[in-house]
Amino acid sequence: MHDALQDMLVTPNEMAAIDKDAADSGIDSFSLMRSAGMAVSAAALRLFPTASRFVVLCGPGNNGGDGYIAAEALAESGAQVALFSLGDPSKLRGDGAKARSACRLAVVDIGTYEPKSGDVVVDALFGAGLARDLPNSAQDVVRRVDASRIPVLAVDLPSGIDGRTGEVRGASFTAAHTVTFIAPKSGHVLMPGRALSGALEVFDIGIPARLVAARASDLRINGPAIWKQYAGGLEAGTHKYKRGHLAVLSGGPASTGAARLSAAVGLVGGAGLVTLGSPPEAMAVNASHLTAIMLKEIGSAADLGEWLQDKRVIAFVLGPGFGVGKKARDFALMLCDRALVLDADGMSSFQQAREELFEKIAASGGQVVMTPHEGEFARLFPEVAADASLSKIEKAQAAASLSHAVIVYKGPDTVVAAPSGRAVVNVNAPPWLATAGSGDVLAGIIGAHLAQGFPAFEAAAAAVWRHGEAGNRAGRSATAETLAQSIPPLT
Ligand SMILES: NC(=O)C1=CN([C@@H]2O[C@H](COP(=O)(O)OP(=O)(O)OC[C@H]3O[C@@H](n4cnc5c(N)ncnc54)[C@H](O)[C@@H]3O)[C@@H](O)[C@H]2O)[C@@H](O)CC1
Ligand SMILES: [K+]
Repeated sequence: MHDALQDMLVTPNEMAAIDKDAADSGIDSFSLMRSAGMAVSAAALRLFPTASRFVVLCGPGNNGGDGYIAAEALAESGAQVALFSLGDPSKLRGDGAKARSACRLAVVDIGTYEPKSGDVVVDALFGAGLARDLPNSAQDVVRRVDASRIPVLAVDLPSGIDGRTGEVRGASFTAAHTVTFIAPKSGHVLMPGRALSGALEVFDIGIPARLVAARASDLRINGPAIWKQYAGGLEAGTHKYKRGHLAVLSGGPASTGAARLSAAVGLVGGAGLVTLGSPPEAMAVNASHLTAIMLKEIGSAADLGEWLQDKRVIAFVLGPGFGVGKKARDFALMLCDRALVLDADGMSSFQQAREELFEKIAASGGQVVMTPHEGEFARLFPEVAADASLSKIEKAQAAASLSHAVIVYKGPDTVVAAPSGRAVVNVNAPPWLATAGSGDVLAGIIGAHLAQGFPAFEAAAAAVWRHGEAGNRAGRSATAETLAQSIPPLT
């Protein structure tokens, strides 16, 4: 695939515009549909060699058109095929009508389909054009197929998944495999769409890369291509200050573990030096648990101000176990013009005072990363969280634009978004990554990258990816400690 298209994500609207540009440039749209349908038929034959019958369910638009092409090709290859339509197939238009007339099989109404053991469903009801909840007749079929546990091969998207948001519109098939075209859609990577799509195959139906690149926004699946240009900078002659000094600020004596975890991960993550800044009353407990990490007494804003004179301290992590309140706010506002990971209590402290923070970030030109999970996101960005029309990507982008910070909107489908609108969706995290202390580990990795001089967006994207890999390496019984020991090298 062309480099510019690597890991690209598009929305259904962008895809429709690309489609139109392709047609306007003289490409025959029916030949694109034929490629799509043939790819589906090939996938069905390859993935389900023991199917006793392929049941092709066709909808009223071009997704259905792909289904008619696939059905004809499957029958042509000698497979048993049964063809069902949602709505009257004589009402099909354009390429869909052409595809129907090129298919010799009889078609019957979808309401008559009774799932049988040995069936494989080819779901061509709705794809990128789904604009509202699935009609009741389609929801009924979804339930019948679900109940009978028949495997589903989805064309473009499992019918019922919104291609932009990944949300379920009324009901959705649970696909074993999805064949999509040109590029993955955001609905394939956002939950629950990702889980319901099964294995995703992207088939190139022959739209020129330049047409795709011209319409696509800066939205990608997260992976090493995003940050690799910053990852190779640790040349042989490096020394510890060159690899960057990270500071992590500890909470009081009863809550020091989270910050120590972030600090320990900071070293593993690649910072050359890590210092834990501790209030005086927590110095003893912190000292008794530290070896490679340095300790410095930071009790007041005056102490922090003095520490900030040392420009070799490149990056800060504020939040894990720190405590919610004025001290967190004062510290955060002082740190905005440095590289800062504002996590957990650091963010929650600004629930009633966010404007001051956002203005400071905007004015500072610093590199601030905020890492809200869903609850923290709703506290800091209530109006964005409540807007049901937005996808998770769009929510993260709106929050980044409001706050002027890079937003890591955490979850099984973590989105990293920059104020410019640039965004990545992370797909490598296993479900067991959601364990106590996991967020402290992530904050420490982001801090390590910032200390090494990564820009905030790349620091966050690389950290989210390494955190996901650490989860895969640590396995199902992962704890924050085993995660910290399982972080893979950057390159
Ligand atoms: N992107 C591309 O370049 C290509 C796309 N193709 C196929 O074209 C599909 C998109 O086709 P369409 O735009 O026709 O959209 P769909 O086939 O997904 O939807 C069909 C039509 O149904 C109507 N509709 C939407 N939601 C409905 C609902 N809940 N209940 C009842 N009717 C509803 C809408 O008018 C929509 O246009 C893709 O998913 C893909 O399968 C392929 O033919 C090959 C080329
Ligand atoms: K579909």
